[in-house]
Amino acid sequence: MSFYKAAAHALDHLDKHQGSVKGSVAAAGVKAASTGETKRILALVIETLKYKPVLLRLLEIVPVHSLERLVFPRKSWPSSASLLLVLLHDLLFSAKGRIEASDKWPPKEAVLRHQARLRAELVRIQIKEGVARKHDLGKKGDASVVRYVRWNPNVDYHRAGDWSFNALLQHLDGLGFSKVEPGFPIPDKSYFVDPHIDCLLCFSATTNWWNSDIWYTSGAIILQDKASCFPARILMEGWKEGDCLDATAAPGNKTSFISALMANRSKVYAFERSGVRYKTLETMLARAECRNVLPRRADFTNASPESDEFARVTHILLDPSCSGSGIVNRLDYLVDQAVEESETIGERLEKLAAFQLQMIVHAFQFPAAERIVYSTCSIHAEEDEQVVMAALSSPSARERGWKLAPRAEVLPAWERRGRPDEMDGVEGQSGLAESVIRCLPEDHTNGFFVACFVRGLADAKKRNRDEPEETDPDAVKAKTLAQMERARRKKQAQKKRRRLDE
Ligand SMILES: C[S@@+](CC[C@H](N)C(=O)[O-])C[C@H]1O[C@@H](n2cnc3c(N)ncnc32)[C@H](O)[C@@H]1O
Repeated sequence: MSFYKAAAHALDHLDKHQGSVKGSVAAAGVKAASTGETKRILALVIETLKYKPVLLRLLEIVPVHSLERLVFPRKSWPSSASLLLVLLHDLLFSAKGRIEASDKWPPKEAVLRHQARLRAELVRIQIKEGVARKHDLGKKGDASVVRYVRWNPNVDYHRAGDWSFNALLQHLDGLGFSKVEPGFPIPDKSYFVDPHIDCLLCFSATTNWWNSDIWYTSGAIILQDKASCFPARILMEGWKEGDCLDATAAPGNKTSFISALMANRSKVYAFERSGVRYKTLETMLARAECRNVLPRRADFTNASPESDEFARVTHILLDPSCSGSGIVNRLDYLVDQAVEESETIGERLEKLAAFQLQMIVHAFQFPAAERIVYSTCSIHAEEDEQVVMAALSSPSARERGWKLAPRAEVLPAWERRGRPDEMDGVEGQSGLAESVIRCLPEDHTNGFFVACFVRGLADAKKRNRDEPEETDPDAVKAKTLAQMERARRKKQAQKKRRRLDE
């Protein structure tokens, strides 16, 4: 399949709202000859989407599809409309300004027959729009989308040369960047130090200075969304000693931040179930020089809490698989409408929530654990507040004394907290929503949720007299599903009571 036809297929796919821009090439079933070819096709798709409105306007004035009906039939595969768009993009907006195919290829011949008129009409549109350069006719990205760069101190501790935070700021100075006060929009060639995570820098989405930069290729900086830094920061608050366990680690962004916050001391057990993702985790940990991390390709729910090797695990991170509904795709603005939610979303959330709860309840069993952070990149209460409430009402939480950490220990300066309608009032408790945090795209982050469970040392010691816990995974799953159902019914009853009271 030709390069242009492959890109047209991906565009057709997106037109039917079947996925993300990045996933469109694979999802459309396009088989590229190499990774480089896939990247080239994706770049053309992205660029064509950027200029799609002006290209469609141009085609209304110069209707190449009607004038060349034999070459661009109404019914074709890929569609003539998409093929025309990618060809016009390359002719009018690509750096080379030409269609890269044989001069004898009929679609190219057909477009070139109209090129003089197309170019003249494009200049007219440009004049009408009052823009100096034709490239200013492209869609602009969402100004609220920004890029975060996290400084990785692990490299500074171990490598020759100066890889300190100050050295990074000097490097940026050398690249012509200015440090400004936190605020949005961020001017071009500027950045600020994030007010909540002090090793995080924030740039406008228009820059990608790190591509091929030694600070990036050597692991001294890591691209990580701000919200995704919160779980490690909250987990390690006040940490002095003890081991840590990351239950769901790949690709390893949070693990590497935990390792950095521990200054590469003690141990971090990093679990990852998937073989492919485990390889990514290993690569990431090596690049980020995380020497205190022990990666393990295994299912966390099969890890025995009573095992001697976990006897010093005081801190646990749970960032399990979730619906990902909070993730803001930086390319989303190029697609006209959001992907419609599938009809089975409710069922999917239910399954995910049961799995998430199972992971928390398993983590509750670790005898020395004092602090457990649970996070998702989901905006659905079913995976967030509702899972936390079900976990709090589980027998393990009650027996072992797990409760939510107060706001003062959970990034208190972050204003957006949990949803009170999902947490408060349950079992007469109030203010619980203040303990957890939420992030939304308007906060210039991905949609995200973080909760922190804590218990005192006295509770941890209580383990010796606890009754034996259920360890069979199927039995635990059945139990957690039943807990969720009980919590859901309780909440429904409360809502009903409240409605009757009103
Ligand atoms: C949301 S991702 C974790 C992202 C990671 N914390 C980071 O910040 O880079 C969830 C990961 O958990 C893994 N996973 C899911 N269930 C697991 C289990 N029971 N045990 C270990 N890993 C699991 C998935 O394969 C996936 O890689």
